[in-house]
Amino acid sequence: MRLPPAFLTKMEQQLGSNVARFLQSYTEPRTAGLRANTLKISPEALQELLPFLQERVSWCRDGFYYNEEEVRPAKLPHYYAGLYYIQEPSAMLPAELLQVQPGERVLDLCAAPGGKSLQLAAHLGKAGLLVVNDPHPQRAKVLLKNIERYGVTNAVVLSETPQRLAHIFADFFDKILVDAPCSGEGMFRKEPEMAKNWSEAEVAKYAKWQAAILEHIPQMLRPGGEVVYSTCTFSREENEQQVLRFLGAFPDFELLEMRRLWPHEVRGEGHFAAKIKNLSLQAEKKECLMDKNGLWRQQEKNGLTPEAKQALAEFSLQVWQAAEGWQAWLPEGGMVIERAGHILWESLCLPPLRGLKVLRSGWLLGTIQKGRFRPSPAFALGLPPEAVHSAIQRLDLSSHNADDNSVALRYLRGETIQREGKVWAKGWHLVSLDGFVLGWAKGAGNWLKNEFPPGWRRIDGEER
Ligand SMILES: C[S@@+](CC[C@H](N)C(=O)[O-])C[C@H]1O[C@@H](n2cnc3c(N)ncnc32)[C@H](O)[C@@H]1O
Repeated sequence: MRLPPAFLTKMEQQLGSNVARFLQSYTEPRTAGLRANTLKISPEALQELLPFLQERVSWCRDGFYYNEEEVRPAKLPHYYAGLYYIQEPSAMLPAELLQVQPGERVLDLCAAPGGKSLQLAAHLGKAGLLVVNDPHPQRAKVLLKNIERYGVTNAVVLSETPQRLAHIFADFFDKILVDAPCSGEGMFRKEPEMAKNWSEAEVAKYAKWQAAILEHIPQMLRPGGEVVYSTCTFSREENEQQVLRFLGAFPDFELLEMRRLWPHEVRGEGHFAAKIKNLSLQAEKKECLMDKNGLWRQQEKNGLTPEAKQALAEFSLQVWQAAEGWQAWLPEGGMVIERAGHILWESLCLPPLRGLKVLRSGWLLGTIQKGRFRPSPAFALGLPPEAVHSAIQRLDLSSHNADDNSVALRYLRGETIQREGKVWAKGWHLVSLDGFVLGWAKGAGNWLKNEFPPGWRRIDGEER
């Protein structure tokens, strides 16, 4: 790979005698990794399912290496059940460093496509609130898709500037991740094109951009809260100097930890992460549901219309043989609301999002169409395993059975399912593989109509 001469000079100055080892790393193959989605499966159980996962990533409790010359994990059906996310191992560091605890309010400010958001969601579990944001509209759509495919139910997906978020979420978050846009020097091995576009002017441009983003953190991070700032680049201007500038501008903040992963020292492409704490005096944490004047969400507590309740009951009777059965799968700390025909479970902690670009304000359960409830793919993927086991209308597939495996692949390609001698009851069925939900299908006599969304389908020959 040809590296820009000015980049080489800079790295020589930065790394001194280690630069030879650093440059040697560009001649070696890039590292590939994936992370178990613990909302659905433990790393140990994933290892049993995917025996090629031999080696763990030392800085991430749920991360594994794999050899991309030998396997393509994104082609396997379990990938579509959201059991793992393909993520470069160094990129697993920042979310791990943030040490999110269940029940916290967390912001991922520069979130798309969402690798780190999913990691934060897994650490939160079904409790607390995760706000994920990316100002780029197309990237925000990919972020939403990942949040839904990986079964995250307590996330709000926004596409906003940090400045506009800061107005709504003043003193709100316990933890914030700022995985900033950067010059991407750690991406050169994966995307050599990026090396061609590198220049000192680009580094300076990103440094300015990052400072402008960080400026809004003090407003959103509650006293005692913590922020992790990270990049996948090596320049000091975008890393240490950025952190020092922030600490200088906001004396109430203290640096807790600063880490660098270098490609010549670890198995990974390289990353920077710094953890900073807001030491300003402890203010009272805002109560969920409350604003300064009382209730945040008073008007919205009306719940569902009778028509929507009836439609949900009919659907629930069909799938779980109980009119109220669907409610058993809702996490604590939220409420179900209806907005323009959409049925959503929303966290009670959510302040009004007036004026913000909201892609999703919670877990989309489905829509009401002509008086009937149509479950969303996100509803299926967010269901806990008990919801699958207790469904009376379902298609269970096993990856150990060749016939089942090919049915699973056909389902993921969007094909209709037929099985000899099998008659399917009318209405909604849950399709699962090894007990993990893949999605919905609709019974129609001797075939099952495929309801796997077109944008999520497996395309033959798809490589990763
Ligand atoms: C390094 S990427 C994030 C990768 C992501 N955290 C992940 O792990 O998948 C940086 C992101 O910041 C977004 N971005 C650009 N300008 C921004 C701004 N002013 N505020 C917040 N995010 C911004 C970009 O659209 C981009 O998606």
